[in-house]
Amino acid sequence: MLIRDVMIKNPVKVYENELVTEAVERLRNFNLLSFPVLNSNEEPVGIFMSNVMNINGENFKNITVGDIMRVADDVSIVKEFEEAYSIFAKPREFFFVLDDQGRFVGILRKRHVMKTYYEKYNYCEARAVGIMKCVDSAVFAINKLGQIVMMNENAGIILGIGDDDVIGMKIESVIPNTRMLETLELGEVEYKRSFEYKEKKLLVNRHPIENEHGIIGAICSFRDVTEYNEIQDELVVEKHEKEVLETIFEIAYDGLIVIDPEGYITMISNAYKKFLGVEDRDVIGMHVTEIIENTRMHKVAETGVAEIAELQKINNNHTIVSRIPVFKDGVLTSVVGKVVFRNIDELDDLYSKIGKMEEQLENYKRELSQINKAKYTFSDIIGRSSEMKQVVNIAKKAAYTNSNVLILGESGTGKELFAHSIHNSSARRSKAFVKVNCAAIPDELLESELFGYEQGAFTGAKKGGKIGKFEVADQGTIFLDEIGDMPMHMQAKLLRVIQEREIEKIGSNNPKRIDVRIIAATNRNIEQMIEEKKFRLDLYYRLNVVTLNIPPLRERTEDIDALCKTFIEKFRIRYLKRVDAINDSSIAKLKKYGWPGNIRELENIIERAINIMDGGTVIKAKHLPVDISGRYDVEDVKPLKESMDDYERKTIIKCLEAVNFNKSRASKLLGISRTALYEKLDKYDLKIVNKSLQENEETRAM
Ligand SMILES: Nc1ncnc2c1ncn2[C@@H]1O[C@H](COP(=O)(O)OP(=O)(O)OP(=O)(O)O)[C@@H](O)[C@H]1O
Repeated sequence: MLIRDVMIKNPVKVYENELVTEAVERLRNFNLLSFPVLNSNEEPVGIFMSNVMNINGENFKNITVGDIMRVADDVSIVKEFEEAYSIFAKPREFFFVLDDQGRFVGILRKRHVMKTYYEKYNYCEARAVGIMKCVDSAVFAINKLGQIVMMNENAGIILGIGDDDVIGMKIESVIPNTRMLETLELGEVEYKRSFEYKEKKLLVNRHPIENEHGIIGAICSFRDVTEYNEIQDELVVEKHEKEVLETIFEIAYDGLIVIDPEGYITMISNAYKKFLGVEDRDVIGMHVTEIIENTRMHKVAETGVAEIAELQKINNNHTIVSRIPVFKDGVLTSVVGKVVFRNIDELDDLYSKIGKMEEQLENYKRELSQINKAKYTFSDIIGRSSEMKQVVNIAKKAAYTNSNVLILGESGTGKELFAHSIHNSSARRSKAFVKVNCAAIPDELLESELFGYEQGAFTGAKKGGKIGKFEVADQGTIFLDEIGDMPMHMQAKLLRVIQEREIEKIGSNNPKRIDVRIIAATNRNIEQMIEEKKFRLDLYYRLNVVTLNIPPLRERTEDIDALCKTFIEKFRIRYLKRVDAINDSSIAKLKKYGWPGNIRELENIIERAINIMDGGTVIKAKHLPVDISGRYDVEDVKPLKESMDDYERKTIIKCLEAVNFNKSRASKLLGISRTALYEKLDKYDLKIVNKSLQENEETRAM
């Protein structure tokens, strides 16, 4: 505020050479305490105090104003463009105001200026309070000392305090961690700063209050954006969902369309637009009846009842459509239409393709079940001896249960025969019987063989992956032959399968539940292996829920008669020979023999005998190998070389059968190289095809 804004312009004035009596007469009507006194040049020279007017006029005869005025000094002279408050520093009450050229333009009284300032302050305060009341934001102000001097209602509500409680209080005791003290100190303006106050998220502006003397306080305005932030988060989620929905619409193969409750199109998929031959701009906002012939979308919008898989002819194509109303809080908000197949012919094609695939699948399943079928039943097991009868009885009982079975016995005693028979007598007989020879599969392949693998599980893995034997045997039986040859790491995995009843393919993280009965067999001394830590005791306990000990043939020689009969019958038919029996002396010799190869050996001997018989119908001692018949007949005598070859050939065959035709194992056991074994197979005209031996008839008759 400048002096000129508050001065009294053209004040009532007197002149120094004026007679006091005249001046008093002239000023009587002005109720003022003092008047400026000017000289003849209109320059201020003094102050004429009105109290002289009460004094008797007689005393002032011929006295001029100049004689009794208070003489003006420099302190009481001010300029019209000076700040009004500058007079407060001067020890005067009355001031003469001069303009830029030093001309007298008015007077100023200190109390008048003070009153003006006071009125102005009152006005400003009222205005500030008014503004604070009517703004949406919460506002409070602090003074230089950091005390709250003003606070509006909104601030009180957000901060949860009444202004009466906090006016005069230090701001940091009301709002801990506030940056308002920094605002006071640094004078920096801050906009849109986040601030957390009692779990509320505030957006804060801070502003210093300054005058020409510096910072005299600070003001803070803020909003509670907690809800806004939550809404913003929701909006982000909604935006994401909208983008997902739009992507679905873009990539969906089937036609998709959405209408609002009035039937106007709001969304349509690319596939449907292509099918209808229309563009986005042509259809969005159009009524569905104008775009799709025979449509019932608008009807569904009216009825609110879904229509699923109905036939509709669009653009001469038969289509299958579904129309689904969408509700929110019980009110229909839109209808989604889906053209399931663009043309019913496609559906027919698809059905016929699926039909063919199902047929193929059935064929494969049939073939697979033929491959994985148990061939023998208990009626194929010949054995009159009490030992055998006992084992068969136990096996029959085990067949009715789901228990795992461990079959122990020397090579060729009929362990596999028992495994087949148990499966065929069990409730699983119509399901797969899968045989795995643990000794014949290289260690590194055994896991993939048993459990299968996923496509890409390792380099060299077949496209589409591989089903493991356990999965093939699901619902049926798996026969783990030569379990004693299973490596330790596989024993651990097998144990896990038995315990968890689930398998995990190599390269897969999804275990699959399976229901398989395990029958395991070995000709090895499993208990000794456990002692030598070559077989897991825990696995042994899991496998031998039922144990079948098949006695060796030498311990049940009374079975030899019946077995011989069975084998004669079998090979008579196979070789179309008239052989009726084996004579008693031969049987007696057979009973005396040690039978290291057990029944398989006996079977081979009968087969051989039938093959070398010439003329007669009864097998005699001469038809048996020398080590059984115990003597040479003249006709049996052969050149030494031939006999040695014969023996070598037999040894190779026995060995191959014992190791299930695994050539590497056989060559190791025989102590010759693989190449040497191949040469000998060639020499004796032996061929291994599908894990069985094909022999040249002539050579066989040697
Ligand atoms: N009790 C039996 N009655 C009839 N044939 C039998 C009997 N036992 C075994 N055989 C026959 O003997 C041959 C060998 O039997 P099998 O393969 O079951 O023996 P294995 O004990 O499993 O032999 P390996 O331990 O060498 O695998 C088969 O041809 C089988 O038909």
